[in-house]
Amino acid sequence: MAGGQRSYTVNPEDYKLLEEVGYGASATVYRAIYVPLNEVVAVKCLDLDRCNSNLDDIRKEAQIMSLIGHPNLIKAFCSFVVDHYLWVVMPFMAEGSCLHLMKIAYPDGFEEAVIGSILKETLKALEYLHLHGHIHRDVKAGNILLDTNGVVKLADFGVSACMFDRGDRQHSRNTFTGTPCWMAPEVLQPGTGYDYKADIWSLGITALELAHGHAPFSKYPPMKVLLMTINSAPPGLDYDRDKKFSKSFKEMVAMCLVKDQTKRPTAEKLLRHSFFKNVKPPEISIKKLFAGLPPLWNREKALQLKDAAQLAMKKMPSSEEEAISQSEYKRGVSAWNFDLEDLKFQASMVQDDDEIPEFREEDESMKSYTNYKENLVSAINDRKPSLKQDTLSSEQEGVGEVTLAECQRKTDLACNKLDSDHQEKGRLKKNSSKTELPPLTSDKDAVHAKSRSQTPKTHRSVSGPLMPGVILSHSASERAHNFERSKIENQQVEKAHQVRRAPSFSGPLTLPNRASANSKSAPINSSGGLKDSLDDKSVTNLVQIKGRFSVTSENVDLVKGSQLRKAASVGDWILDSKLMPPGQLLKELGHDNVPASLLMPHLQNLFQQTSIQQDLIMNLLSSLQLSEAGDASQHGKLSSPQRIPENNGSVEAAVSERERMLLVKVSELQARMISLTDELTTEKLKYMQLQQQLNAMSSREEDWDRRELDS
Ligand SMILES: Nc1ncnc2c1ncn2[C@@H]1O[C@H](COP(=O)(O)OP(=O)(O)OP(=O)(O)O)[C@@H](O)[C@H]1O
Repeated sequence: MAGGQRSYTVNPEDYKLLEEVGYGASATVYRAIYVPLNEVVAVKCLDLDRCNSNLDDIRKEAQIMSLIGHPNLIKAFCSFVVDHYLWVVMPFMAEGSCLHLMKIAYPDGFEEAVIGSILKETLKALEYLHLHGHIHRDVKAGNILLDTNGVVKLADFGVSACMFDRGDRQHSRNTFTGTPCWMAPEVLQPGTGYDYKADIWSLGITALELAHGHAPFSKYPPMKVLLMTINSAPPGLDYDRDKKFSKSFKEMVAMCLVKDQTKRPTAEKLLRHSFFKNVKPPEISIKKLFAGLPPLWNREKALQLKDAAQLAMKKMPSSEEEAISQSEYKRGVSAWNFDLEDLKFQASMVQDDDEIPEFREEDESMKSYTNYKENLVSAINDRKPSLKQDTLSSEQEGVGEVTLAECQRKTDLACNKLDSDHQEKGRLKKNSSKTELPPLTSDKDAVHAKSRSQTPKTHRSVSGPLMPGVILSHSASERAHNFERSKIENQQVEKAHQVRRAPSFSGPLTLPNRASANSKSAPINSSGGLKDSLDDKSVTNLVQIKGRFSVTSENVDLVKGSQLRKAASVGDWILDSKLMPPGQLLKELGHDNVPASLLMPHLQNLFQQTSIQQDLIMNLLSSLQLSEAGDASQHGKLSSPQRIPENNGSVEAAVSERERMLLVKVSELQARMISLTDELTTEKLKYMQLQQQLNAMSSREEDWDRRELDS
């Protein structure tokens, strides 16, 4: 593929991967040299095995990126597959993402003039995308990249969608995708459909993120974010708390964060808002942000180490907090059959207060990190000879050096502290089974074990920045030449990878079945690659990942067998076998003519909808029980011992009669639910057939668009 005037080869040997400069849910990004032109580029290595999208989505991302022709959008020069990685070659943005920058140097966010410039450039990108029929669907500070000269570019089309994909040109979609904190209410409600206005909501959230250093609700776990986004008033800039910001900025944010998508302005209209009128050019307002900062790759290393330390220092929850969050999660989990233990653990890690200003704990750790970062930066700048022995150095010219001994020591200290806390409190041990242990325990143990057993040495070994045995296997000689790193670095990188497996409370949904990361989207916690989830039980269950959600074999079994079973968290609601739907559902779903790739997303949808219906039944049941109890006490049936004889005997008899009636009602509702599910399945199958036809039309259109763009 050609990129602009220059052409880039699709031969991996032509790209010399240098330092890691970022990572996301399914990709690691490297600074690299394109050897034939001796040009610095960025190579995004997307792990196809871990990828949070199906191949079609990935192909689409690469395709869209290569067709992009806007100065505020990252364009892909070319892309090709190396082993099970997709390499996407793109311009290197030397200052990384806005989120990266906030984490390293602006933990409380940027000043208004800077935010104005960033948002204006981002809006221009959105305006272009929307005009060309695309929804970005993942607008957030982590996807807004900055170059040293102040250029702003929107990146990551991992979840972007062509609004014409369905061919209906209604500009409305019905799939779940995105990142919870940034997701519009309509996106979070399956079935309501959403359009390009979802990006405007995300832009509003991004504005708050840039203003405060974190997105609203980001201290909460994903399910809570979801519920709060749907049920609470939209977040915004507070007229008292955010005094430093202008009225027009506050108004602009409020316009983006209107729950009714039809009332949100278009990108084009928003660009005409008074807030953007006096915004300075980015080369004036943004460029100055980078003064005195170390190179991006050193910042990235520092952030990974900070994540490791932060993870190790996480406070253990009190038993009461754990109990509260457990019940909170029972509610949330019931709708999607998530891993209760995992979500419960996440919930137990947060202070569940109702205040919107988040991050009290995080602010502290961010402050201590800021001090730590300052030490680190000054150590890097000073390049003290005495530290050289413990210094990471790169083979690459111009690569800075990071002192790791200090970081190692801090991580050790943190682990020791955690150990003593852990012994003292002994709160997490609820289950003896290893798989049921809270993730932090295992992560901590792993980090701890490593920090104990591995002492930094200057000894070098031939290894690369990528995951072992992955792209490195491409060429041993190149590996030796390009990827040589010190053993210490490997240990640290390995440690950082450990950190990526930690749960994340915001950013993309960190559910056990999806490869999600983005701690950098979620300043409250350490990175969350969820590698662990995929490494263990979820991998075996994983059937397909679609957008930001995934289908597991467990889910499929549920649907196939129509064993509409609640997650363990809400009790064992298994249908009586006589209420099972006729074999029709199974037959339809297993129809030979329907390709699995088409079936899976719909099964997923079906499963979600079924689960929601189950929840409705649960709610109905609870309210029935409440009203029964109310009736009973009103009429004194159960509360007064004297009345018991009137009921022909005991309280138990009355209760069991009520139970029986309730169960009958539940059965009726379940039967209704099953027939609705059947109807839904039939509709879905029709829809799939239509979709196939429309996909064919859409690819013709894409070809046409490409030709148009080329010409
Ligand atoms: N062209 C680039 N130049 C410099 N840094 C980059 C570039 N592209 C990405 N990065 C860095 O790498 C990080 C991860 O990249 P990216 O967001 O594309 O990965 P992802 O796996 O698609 O992420 P997500 O979790 O958002 O889906 C970014 O947040 C940014 O800090």
